[in-house]
Amino acid sequence: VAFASTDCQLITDENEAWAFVNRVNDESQEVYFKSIQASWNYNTNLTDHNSQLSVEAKLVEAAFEKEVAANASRFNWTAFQNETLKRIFKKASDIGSASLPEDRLTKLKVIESELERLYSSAQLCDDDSTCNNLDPGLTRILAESRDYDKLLWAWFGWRNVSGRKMRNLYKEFVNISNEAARANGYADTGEYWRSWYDMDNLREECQKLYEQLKPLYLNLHAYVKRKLIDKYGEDKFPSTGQIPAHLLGNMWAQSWGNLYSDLLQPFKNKPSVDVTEALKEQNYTAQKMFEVSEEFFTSLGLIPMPEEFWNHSMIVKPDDGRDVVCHASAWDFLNQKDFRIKQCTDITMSDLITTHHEMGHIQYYLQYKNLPVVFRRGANPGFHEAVGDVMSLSVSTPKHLKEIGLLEEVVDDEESDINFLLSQALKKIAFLPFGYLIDQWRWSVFNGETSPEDYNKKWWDLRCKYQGVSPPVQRTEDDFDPGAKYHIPGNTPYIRYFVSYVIQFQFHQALCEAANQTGPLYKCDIYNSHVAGNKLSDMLSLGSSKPWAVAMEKVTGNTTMDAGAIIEYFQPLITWLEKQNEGMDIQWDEACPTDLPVYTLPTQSPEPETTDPTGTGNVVFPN
Ligand SMILES: C[C@H](N[C@H](C(=O)O)[C@@H]1CCCN1C(=O)[C@@H](N)CC(=O)O)C(=O)N1CCC[C@H]1C(=O)O
Ligand SMILES: [Zn+2]
Repeated sequence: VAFASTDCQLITDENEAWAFVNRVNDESQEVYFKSIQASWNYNTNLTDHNSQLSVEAKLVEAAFEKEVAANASRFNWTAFQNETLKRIFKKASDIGSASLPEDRLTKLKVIESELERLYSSAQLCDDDSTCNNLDPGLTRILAESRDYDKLLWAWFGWRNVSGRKMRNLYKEFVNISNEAARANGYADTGEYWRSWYDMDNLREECQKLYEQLKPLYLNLHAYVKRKLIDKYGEDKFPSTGQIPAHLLGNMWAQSWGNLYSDLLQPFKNKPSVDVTEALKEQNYTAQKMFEVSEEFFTSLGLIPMPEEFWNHSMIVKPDDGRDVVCHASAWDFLNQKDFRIKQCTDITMSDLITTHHEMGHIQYYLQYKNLPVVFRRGANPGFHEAVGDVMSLSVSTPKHLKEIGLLEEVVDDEESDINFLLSQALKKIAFLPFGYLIDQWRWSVFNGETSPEDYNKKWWDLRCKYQGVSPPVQRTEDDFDPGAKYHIPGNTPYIRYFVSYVIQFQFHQALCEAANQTGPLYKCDIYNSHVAGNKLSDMLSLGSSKPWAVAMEKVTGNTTMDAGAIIEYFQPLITWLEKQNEGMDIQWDEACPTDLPVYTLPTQSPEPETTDPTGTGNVVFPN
């Protein structure tokens, strides 16, 4: 029976609506569990068979969501008195790609599955057939090598075997994704993604935050560029002022912490704050790193990892030849029992931080696991990204690292503080323009401003303008460099990380106050503070049941995103960098360099390099 469109046919009884919601909630747990389990099986064993099962399970999930939305539309829910009930109906009605006809949805899910596999199984092989995946091989080269040509080989090679193969698939993905967005009343996928922030000015707010933090980024960029010029020579740097993208210790130049110990540490004769060596000396395992991370959360009175977590997570790369998605991720199976991390853990400080990041997601899942399924999300996606990083802001302090035995001694003086703040800025400030530009690119692709012929040009325009990073060699539209970054083939929005890098300092500031930490913000460690833990869990347990301003107010007392906390944290470094850069031009051209060399990939990867036994850190080639 087709219902008449007039209101009088719609159900207005809110008790009946609650009964509907409760029934759907129980059913949805089973449907989602099956779909997520199939996705887990594919991510941990990238075979055709598992891809097919995962796509099929997603089709079942979508059919279920479509049916729920259709049934929900029989209620006059926009007129309900109960705010929570109205919010549940609103979320249950906004079903994303599930609104596509089955054949288009199948195509979309197959493309997403292929893109994920292309990225995760890509290997760079040289002619004596030694092959490197991104994890751990190419990641280690970008982190550890100080050889310009070897870095170029890995940087260029990775883009050849990953992004370059995705261009046509991605073009098709954009079209079908936009079809779904339009079917749900959004102009395009970008507008749908931005709707999760319940703001009509998210773009403007993010631009304002970026402008506020730009001076600090420019000063850091200038300091790092000078040090890199000392290392690699002026002639390797374009006259336009950017830094070549392959020299920053990371495949995407999004985090520069790997350059700290030998190239960037301001005051040498001080204990290093990069504990990678200590982790290795102490024979840390992935398991041990996870236990150290969990212990921090439980020291605040937060929820420990359940048995299923330890039994079913994948925390090391399998050595049975299986192709897996190594890019670290956290999983909520939505059955209130199964929560997992999938990570190809390397024994490095960077991966210790990532472990906390992923465990922050798990903590959020645990805190809201009894809410209706539609509320088991972050207050906004940036909140979900911030939880683990807030813990890391305490864990990475020299004081805490000493307390857990990863640092011999803590020298408490001005120079050590600058050393520490510089190492933190290489992760938190260096990231900001990167976190900001990824979705500037994607939103422009979804709304049609950037057509496929301009995919790569637009990408590098943004990289050169915002990040002050340029390609070391010529790029063309045969390349698809966005595809070389996980979140593009993985179809995970990115502005959430930019939001997180700002609000995590607001949370840190508020929790430090709650923990009666009185010193400077960058020295605060909330370890063992149940007061701070309770304040945080009061917010986490809300999930997405309230507008994010309400969640923000629960922790910080304010209701907006604000760069004041991150600026307060880095203030001593800002002063120091401004002095270092006095009288220098710290700006770069908006445009990319145009006189770049054309590079062809040598089949033999450049020679392995050894560090100079004299310990000057200069690299010498074996003779
Ligand atoms: C290493 C981390 N992996 C993501 C994350 O943990 O956010 C993974 C992959 C994409 C989403 N995801 C999840 O786990 C979600 N299921 C969590 C959730 O939404 O519940 C990552 O990509 N990071 C961390 C720093 C910046 C960024 C990067 O490395 O560029
Ligand atoms: Zn995350």
